[in-house]
Amino acid sequence: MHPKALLDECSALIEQVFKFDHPTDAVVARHFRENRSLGPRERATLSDTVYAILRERLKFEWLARSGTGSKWRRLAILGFPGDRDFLKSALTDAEKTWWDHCLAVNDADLMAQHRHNLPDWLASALREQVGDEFDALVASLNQPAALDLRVNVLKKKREVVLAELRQAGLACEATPYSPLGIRLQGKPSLTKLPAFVQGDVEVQDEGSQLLALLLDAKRGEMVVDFCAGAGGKTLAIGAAMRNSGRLYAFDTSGHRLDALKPRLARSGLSNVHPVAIAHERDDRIKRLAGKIDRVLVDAPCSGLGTLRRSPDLKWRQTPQTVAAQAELQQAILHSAARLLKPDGRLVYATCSLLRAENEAVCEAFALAHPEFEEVPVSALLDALHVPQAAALCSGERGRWLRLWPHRHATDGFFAAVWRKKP
Ligand SMILES: C[S@@+](CC[C@H](N)C(=O)[O-])C[C@H]1O[C@@H](n2cnc3c(N)ncnc32)[C@H](O)[C@@H]1O
Repeated sequence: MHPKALLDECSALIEQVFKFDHPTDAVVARHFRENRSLGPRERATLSDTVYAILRERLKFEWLARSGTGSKWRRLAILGFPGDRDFLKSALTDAEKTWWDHCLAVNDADLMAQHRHNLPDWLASALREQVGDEFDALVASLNQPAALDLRVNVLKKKREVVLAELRQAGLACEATPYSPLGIRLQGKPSLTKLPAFVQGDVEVQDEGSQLLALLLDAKRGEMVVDFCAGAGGKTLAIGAAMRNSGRLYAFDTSGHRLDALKPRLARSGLSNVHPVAIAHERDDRIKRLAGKIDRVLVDAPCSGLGTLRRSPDLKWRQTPQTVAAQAELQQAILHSAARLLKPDGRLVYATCSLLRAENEAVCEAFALAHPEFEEVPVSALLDALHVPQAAALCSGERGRWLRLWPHRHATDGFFAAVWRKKP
């Protein structure tokens, strides 16, 4: 495609994305569906431009105040990846001069908000939690996430898969914390990789693997994954149960549960029962009350721990959406708790960085549910042979799992664990 046409295409897509009425990945995917003639390199340029602008939105909007032409075009120029001469051939002389001026701006001279590129409410909430580590956290949120795999213990051992992947020419290493994880270098395509096609591995962030591990589901048990979605954690739990017992995968989104089906087929699991529920008080849940050994609540949340993958979330979430999520998280946790047998285990998890969706939800749950006692996560991880468990946890005696991208190179995750008193 001619550079001029490609830049126009970028501007049009950015305008769509900046309505923020749908997740960016969905807007980009729709644009590609509606413009089938776009080749792989053009698609990569479009998507890289959009994500670069979402990451550095405040800085780019500030730079774009000068210059001429539409705002979307100016943003597209600032976010455009790759060859500068290629881009320059699409620019007017005035745009070239403006762009040179923008490139000469030194990040160190920018105002704080143009360096961290976060809305004020979020910057304050994060600063309050991580203090001096704020700049390191911001930098890590702007790095692309690594591609992590989880080995399916039903099929293979990690060392065997590592050797096979290396044989296939992939650079990879064991993940530092999850005993089942493999971190790939770069972003190789997996769709034709035998280990992936045969279900020996699944894509799963190392942090997400640790959450599933915390449930510690055993052979023959009755287990519920209350917010299973497309089943990232369901698959890990089903394998931990050695394909025995019964694992219910609940979710209010039938569409997401549908995406679990091909993954289940690859995994070789037959102990998983996907159930689309209407809401957290659905009658099908009531029928299982008091019958379940372990329940994972991987709650719907702001997703602010996944900004490395979805930078649009920092612009789509607000204090109001976070408060609404916290209310829903409470309601789901309350309902899920009814499922447990005496001595059963309840795990609450989110991929949010915010206290309001994590510690605050747990503290409210503990007050309302004296029939549950908290189990410190650090000791559980030690027992599961997770290295450096204490460094993955926060609170007194390592009571909560608290993963941070800048400290642990995972997405941001939180988890708490309770035992139902006998
Ligand atoms: C964090 S995602 C789950 C991710 C999934 N566990 C995984 O590992 O891939 C949260 C899920 O909660 C679901 N959800 C939202 N409201 C719910 C409710 N009231 N009851 C159960 N699930 C709900 C959403 O559809 C979404 O799939």
